[in-house]
Amino acid sequence: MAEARIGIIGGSGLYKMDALKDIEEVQVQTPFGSPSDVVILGTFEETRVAFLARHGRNHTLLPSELPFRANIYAMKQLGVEYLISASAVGSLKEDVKPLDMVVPDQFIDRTKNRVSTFFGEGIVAHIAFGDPVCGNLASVVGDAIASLNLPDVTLHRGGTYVCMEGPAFSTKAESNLYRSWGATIIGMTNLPEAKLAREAEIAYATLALVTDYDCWHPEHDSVTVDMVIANLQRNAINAQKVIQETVRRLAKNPPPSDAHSALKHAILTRLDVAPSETKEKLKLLLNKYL
Ligand SMILES: CSC[C@H]1O[C@H](OP(=O)(O)O)[C@H](O)[C@@H]1O
Ligand SMILES: Nc1ncnc2[nH]cnc12
Repeated sequence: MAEARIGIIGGSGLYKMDALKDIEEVQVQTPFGSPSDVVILGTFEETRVAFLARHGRNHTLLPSELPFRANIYAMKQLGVEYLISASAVGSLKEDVKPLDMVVPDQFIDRTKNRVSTFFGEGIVAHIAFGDPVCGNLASVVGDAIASLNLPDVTLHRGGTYVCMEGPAFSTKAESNLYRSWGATIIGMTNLPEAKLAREAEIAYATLALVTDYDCWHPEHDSVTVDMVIANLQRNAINAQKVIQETVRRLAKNPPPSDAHSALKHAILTRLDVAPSETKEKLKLLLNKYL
């Protein structure tokens, strides 16, 4: 059931995509359970797009409770080849200000409680993850932001996103540790998604919307949810514009992506003798290699 080549996962404060027409709410079932909410399929300027609210449309799921595997598998089932995550993040650098946009190119994993692979149960795969986002897709997102000349928004191409477990925000000692590592931004959601998207051979990139200076900055209050939401609401119109421009550019010129063949050299198990239940469960990922 190929329905949409472009998928959007909306994070905190981004629960819908305003410009979609001919909307269908799809309750997708996957071998990994149900996604966070219905997937909204809609049309933007003749391009079919699949939108999913990561925490649910009423924001009912903690980062640690997110059904990451179901979310990414649902996108795969709908035919998604390019996936953009719009996410709220804290800044770990002075020159990355609230309301700025970052398109990160690296991640540091500080999660403790996430399942970040489709594999196991008799089939072993190790994807390459040195470059965890698709550079070509990230360029399209960056170019889309740059083309809009948004007032008061500085674009940062590249940067390292620390993915922490949460739900509590960091301590000052942790925040300063991440700063000493040279990290740029911090959030709680994008790393498991990036890994699973890579396993699913979907190109993935993040549009990170800066909402706060976390808790390290001596001249700014420590991050609170009110701060995150207030800044995201200020940024929401811009974020919608960026997503629309990105979809427009992707529809016109879908870039090649190494992610689209990520499993080619990643599967160690001989699939002809692998357990048939696991092959059945993962058939969407494995079909082209069987
Ligand atoms: C509401 S502040 C913390 C929350 O916001 C970010 O969510 P998302 O990445 O889905 O935009 C952060 O990762 C936390 O989950
Ligand atoms: N400071 C922060 N830490 C973790 N996740 C966030 N999301 C938005 N701001 C954040």
